Amino acid sequence: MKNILVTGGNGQLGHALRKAAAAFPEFNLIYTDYDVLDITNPEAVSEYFNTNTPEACINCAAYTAVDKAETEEEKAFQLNFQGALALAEACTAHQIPLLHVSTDYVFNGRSSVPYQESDDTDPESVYGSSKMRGEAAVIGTDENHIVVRTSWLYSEFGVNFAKRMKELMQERPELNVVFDQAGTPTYAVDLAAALLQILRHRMEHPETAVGGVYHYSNEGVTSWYDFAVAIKEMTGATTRVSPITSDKYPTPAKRPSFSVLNKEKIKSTFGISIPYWRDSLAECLKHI
Ligand SMILES: NC(=O)C1=CN([C@@H]2O[C@H](COP(=O)(O)OP(=O)(O)OC[C@H]3O[C@@H](n4cnc5c(N)ncnc54)[C@H](OP(=O)(O)O)[C@@H]3O)[C@@H](O)[C@H]2O)C=CC1
Ligand SMILES: Cc1cn([C@H]2C[C@H](O)[C@@H](COP(=O)(O)OP(=O)(O)O[C@H]3O[C@@H](C)C(=O)[C@@H](O)[C@H]3O)O2)c(=O)[nH]c1=O
Repeated sequence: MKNILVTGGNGQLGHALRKAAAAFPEFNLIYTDYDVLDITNPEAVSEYFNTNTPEACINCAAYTAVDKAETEEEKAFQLNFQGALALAEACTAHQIPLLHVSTDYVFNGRSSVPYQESDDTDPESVYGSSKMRGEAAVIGTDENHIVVRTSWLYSEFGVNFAKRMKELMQERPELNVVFDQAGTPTYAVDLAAALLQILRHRMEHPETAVGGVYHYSNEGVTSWYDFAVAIKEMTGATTRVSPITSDKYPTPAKRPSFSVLNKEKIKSTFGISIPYWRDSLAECLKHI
């Protein structure tokens, strides 16, 4: 069995990895969070790697509070940039692959066609900027490391839009949700399985160069409003859900108005098949 270090293992994606891991018996996932391994402390990272010698690392640790990041820039960069860099350097020193997770919020949202990995990044929020620096640090440290950008992550674990909507629909007779931000929701358990599939491919074909940036979301395109309506319909809630424009829902951080990701590269490189977002939402709602 291969020992795989998971950082930020108590977050949403870390819990999703626990669920997805059953289908990957060749991996022994070792879950750590900042109490065991603080990725912003390069000495601690180096010491952990020297003592535990993992054979790959999946970085789920991140600063993900998009609005709060606008006033906590230093904290966001420390975790999303310096932390990613410390892990990338430790993985390179030990000649093991790093799988790092990034976001659709690295794009400015002005495209009208799905973003490809090679498209220019131009984040409009502190969170997006900190994640962009993290990506560059990982790939700049070692071209064999892998960055997987994903979007609109949700699951039965942690805090996310789908869980929040379901709760709000039980509390409020009416909800207003933005319809002028288009993207694709991603069930974190699907993403977790895709990450493990990448690692399996990497371990089975170590001679194949597959480092670089990849996009992964569920299939399809929607808006936050349509996502909320789907949650309402699938849960049988009676709340009225109304579409609004983003200026009617002011937030400290600007979100991209279009952040659909093109996933051809990850599908063709790793043979990953991706579920449609509505099918995954239905699956997830069975567990919320
Ligand atoms: N959530 C989303 O909608 C999306 C997320 N992503 C990316 O996916 C990845 C996973 O996100 P998600 O699981 O939702 O994030 P979470 O915020 O749920 O999890 C992040 C985890 O990292 C932990 N952590 C915080 N500081 C440190 C540290 N110094 N060292 C180690 N661990 C630390 C957090 O602990 P604590 O909670 O105690 O602070 C938490 O357990 C991230 O890279 C994120 O940027 C991409 C697109 C969408
Ligand atoms: C709760 C709520 C949100 N909204 C809007 C606000 C925002 O524009 C949009 C999304 O809401 P949230 O703030 O919950 O989602 P947000 O934190 O922006 O989600 C992002 O998180 C980071 C970590 C990522 O990497 C992104 O891919 C994305 O998933 O919906 C409404 O219109 N009505 C509502 O009642």
